Amino acid sequence: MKQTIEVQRPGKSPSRVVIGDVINSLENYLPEGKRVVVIADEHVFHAYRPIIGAYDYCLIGLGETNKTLTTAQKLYGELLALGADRSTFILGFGGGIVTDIAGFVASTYMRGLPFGFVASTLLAQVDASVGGKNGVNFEGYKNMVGTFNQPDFVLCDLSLLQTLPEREFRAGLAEIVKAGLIADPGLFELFERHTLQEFRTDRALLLDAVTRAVHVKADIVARDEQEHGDRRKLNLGHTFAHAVEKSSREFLHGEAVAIGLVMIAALSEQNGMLSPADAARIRTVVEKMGLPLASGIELPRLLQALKLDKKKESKSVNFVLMNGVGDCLIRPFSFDEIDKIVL
Ligand SMILES: O=C(O)C(=O)C[C@@H](O)[C@H](O)[C@H](O)COP(=O)(O)O
Repeated sequence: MKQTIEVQRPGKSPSRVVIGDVINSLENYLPEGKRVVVIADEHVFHAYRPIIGAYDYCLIGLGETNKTLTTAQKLYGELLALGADRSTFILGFGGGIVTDIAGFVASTYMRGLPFGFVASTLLAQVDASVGGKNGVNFEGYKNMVGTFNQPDFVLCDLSLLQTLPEREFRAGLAEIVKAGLIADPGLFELFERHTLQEFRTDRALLLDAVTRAVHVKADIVARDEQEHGDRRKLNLGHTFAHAVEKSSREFLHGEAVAIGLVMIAALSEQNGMLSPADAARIRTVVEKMGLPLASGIELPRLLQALKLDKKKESKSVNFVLMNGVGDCLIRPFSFDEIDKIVL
């Protein structure tokens, strides 16, 4: 069973996101007659050695600290040593860190090679691998150097999630909750009706949630691939999340997003937009999915980091606020207003 969602790309055929039983037909998605080089991390390589080992491959270290220009430079060197050229196809196989960096390296090596992804974590399947934001962190700031360039395909096989540690699974759920809050109230309500355990074990429920989250993202990216307007909404919760990640290495990206959603819900409530009842629903869902509600980092430190977010424009930062579940809007906050935030 599988579903294909097409994400439109200006001037190119659509990027295809295939969700379901798909890993065994990987070969069918790779371009015929082209050399394939896989980029993966050490952990994924050991877990999927029989698949990855059939191709040339380059490995990176584990974790966000490896999503750097230094790692990209190492990969350029390895591609060069393998004799990779513009006829080579790059396959990023892994979670969001791998797909972000593989997409970036594929987009910049020799000014761009074709590429696709096998997304092996929930967070990569519902968010990171979809939509063409590729990049690396710089000086601790998230995704400061990168490209917009969508993969030819993203394969999201839910069976790959069976071995995903529960903490990472929960982190992936945070991005699905976010998608519901942006544009699909019914998706958000799934989290009110079901337990974490049900998401973990009920394949049909998970398939529904993943597919709906990808639809939310695909619709927005099709309208605004390069983030001039509506795409900013996909950053709901991320302005605070990136500040949390800049200030502490304690949290996974999805955990930081959960904290960011709770903080932005509080700010939206303070601004008279989100009702106290809806803000409470959001906190309840975050807690119910076993995600953190707060970082414990002092607010002034977060606000300082946030003012350097790449979403800043001169002396203001675009925040995504919520009017209600499934309804959000973009509003710039001046640095003066940011300094006055009390949550
Ligand atoms: O695809 C987007 O657009 C998003 O903002 C999705 C985010 O969930 C994702 O974490 C993205 O990588 C963050 O992008 P950034 O431009 O804020 O670094």
